[in-house]
Amino acid sequence: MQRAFSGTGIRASEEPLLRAGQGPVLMQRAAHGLATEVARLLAEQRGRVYGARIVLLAGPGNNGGDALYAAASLVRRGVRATAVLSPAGTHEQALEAFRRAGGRTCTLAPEADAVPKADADTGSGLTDGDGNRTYAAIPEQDWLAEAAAADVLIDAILGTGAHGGLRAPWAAAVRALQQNAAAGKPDALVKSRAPLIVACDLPSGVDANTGELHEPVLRAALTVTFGAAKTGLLVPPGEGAAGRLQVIDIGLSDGLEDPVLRRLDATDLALLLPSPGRDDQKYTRGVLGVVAGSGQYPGAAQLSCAGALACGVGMIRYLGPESVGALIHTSSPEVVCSQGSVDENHVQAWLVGPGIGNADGSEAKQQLQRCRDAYDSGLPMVADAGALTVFPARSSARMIPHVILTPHAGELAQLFQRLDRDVSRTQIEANGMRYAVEAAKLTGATVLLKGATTLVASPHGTVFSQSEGTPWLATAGSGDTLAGIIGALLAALAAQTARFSSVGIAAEDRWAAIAAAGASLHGRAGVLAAAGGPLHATALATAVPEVWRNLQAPGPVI
Ligand SMILES: NC(=O)C1=CN([C@@H]2O[C@H](COP(=O)(O)OP(=O)(O)OC[C@H]3O[C@@H](n4cnc5c(N)ncnc54)[C@H](OP(=O)(O)O)[C@@H]3O)[C@@H](O)[C@H]2O)[C@@H](O)CC1
Ligand SMILES: Nc1ncnc2c1ncn2[C@@H]1O[C@H](COP(=O)(O)OP(=O)(O)O)[C@@H](O)[C@H]1O
Ligand SMILES: [K+]
Repeated sequence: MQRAFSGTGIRASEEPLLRAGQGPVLMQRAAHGLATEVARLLAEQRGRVYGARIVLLAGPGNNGGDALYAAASLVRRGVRATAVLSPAGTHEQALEAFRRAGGRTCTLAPEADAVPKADADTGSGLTDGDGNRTYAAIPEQDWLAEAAAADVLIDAILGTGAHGGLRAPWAAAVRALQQNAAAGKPDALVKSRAPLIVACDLPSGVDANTGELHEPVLRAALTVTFGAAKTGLLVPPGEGAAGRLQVIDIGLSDGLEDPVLRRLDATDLALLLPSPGRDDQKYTRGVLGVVAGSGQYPGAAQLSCAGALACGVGMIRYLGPESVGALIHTSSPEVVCSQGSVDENHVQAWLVGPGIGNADGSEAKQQLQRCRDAYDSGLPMVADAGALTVFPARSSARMIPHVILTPHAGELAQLFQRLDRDVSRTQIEANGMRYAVEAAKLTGATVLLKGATTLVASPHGTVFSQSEGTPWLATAGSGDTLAGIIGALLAALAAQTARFSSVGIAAEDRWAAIAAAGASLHGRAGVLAAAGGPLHATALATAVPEVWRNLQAPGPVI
């Protein structure tokens, strides 16, 4: 399981080591890790490290220091490195090491919007060796040309010591880089591709604690982070700016407190996913009740059932309109369909809401009543789509972690409205973790917030984040399939607390872990089904069993 910590927590864990004089050692470990990862990237991209060109944006603090030491070691391997320095100062020892190794430097002018001048006297042009020259203007200066021609650009402006977004002159420098990239520079005369951006510890402008973006932010292809993953790198929208994440162990683990966030990995899934034992029969394996679909949206019921069946549920009892039941039977004859009531059906968990529609007709009213009855049964439940309008207002008074709400950002904004909280979709998209956690606290339910990174917040404060999917999953019916997957896992796993403790998850957090496992399976199925190309929701469920098989630990070799 991957664990993430707040930037503040990681800084606190460094404190005792810094007091013991270990600061320089930690920085050397960080720099070594960064240099190793950049060298690996260069070798992958160019075939070799020697002769590569890098530019580093080195801020005034230790983040810039890490990158300068890393670049010094790359220079010794034959890399041409140019450091763009802050007028506010630079980590002195690291700068000295960089210059001694043969790195080139220039310093940004303190003014934010200096007028560009072509005149050589203004200081345009890079100096070699240990020279250091101040630029009078940012746009179109030589360091930008150097950056455009570079193989890798290291963003080491701000790390965990950042307060808010980039200030002048860095904000203008980053905007100039972004404008160049948008204008298609470098062009074919220089080289065919823009430099790969590597973030040192975290992309500058990403809040390490929350993942909020303070623009402008350079989107990294790779983030090399030190000590442990920062929360902001595993939640939206920060994760989207971080690219691939590589954690470098610099020896902090003893001082790290409880993680803020967890991410299930393939090993966790292999241990958590249910598999039938010799004595099992269909009823012991978990029966899922499904209240989904309407004349308006019959397909949602089919997709939900297909998602649940793909996870090996013991049986599905479907409740809904006869016409929808008939349609389900065409694709999934194994589903037991009826128009009965919730009390007449003995199940281990309920999935309610996909496609139940919002019309006022008697059919929709009946489905909504079934949703309420399922909730009143006190059984574990997934409440999706149409059912989200029914519960939160009713359940806010007590803890109901076994009720899993599965909104996307727009649905979560509506949910907040019903709770008399004015939170917009845009606000949720800018800080998903904050609002998923708040919604879980307000409703007492487990809240799964869907997106490219899916967050699951338990009302007890535990947060999971899963990001295995592909943008091809953004297609109608994808969420219905997810709801079915989680419903099936809920029916099978709700009572199996020992399974969760074996992977270090407290019994009270198992509901959130089940939802996270479902999101992970769904994401992996999306990647497999899409195979790099388009995906339609029906193909998702089909891919789940293969994902599942691939996750099982290989048996002993005989
Ligand atoms: N501690 C350790 O031993 C280890 C630390 N490590 C590394 O150190 C990093 C943390 O280093 P750090 O504490 O020096 O902070 P850092 O992020 O470099 O920046 C602080 C400077 O930036 C400035 N500044 C702030 N906000 C700004 C803004 N919005 N726009 C512009 N400027 C802004 C701020 O000025 P101020 O706001 O205080 O006026 C100050 O001058 C960490 O991420 C990791 O890479 C590793 O080597 C492992 C060992
Ligand atoms: N850009 C993306 N990258 C990865 N997964 C995504 C992306 N956009 C959406 N998803 C996933 O696709 C699903 C969409 O769900 P939802 O919007 O409820 O669809 P529907 O209601 O049409 O079934 C969610 O599981 C979400 O996490
Ligand atoms: K950085």
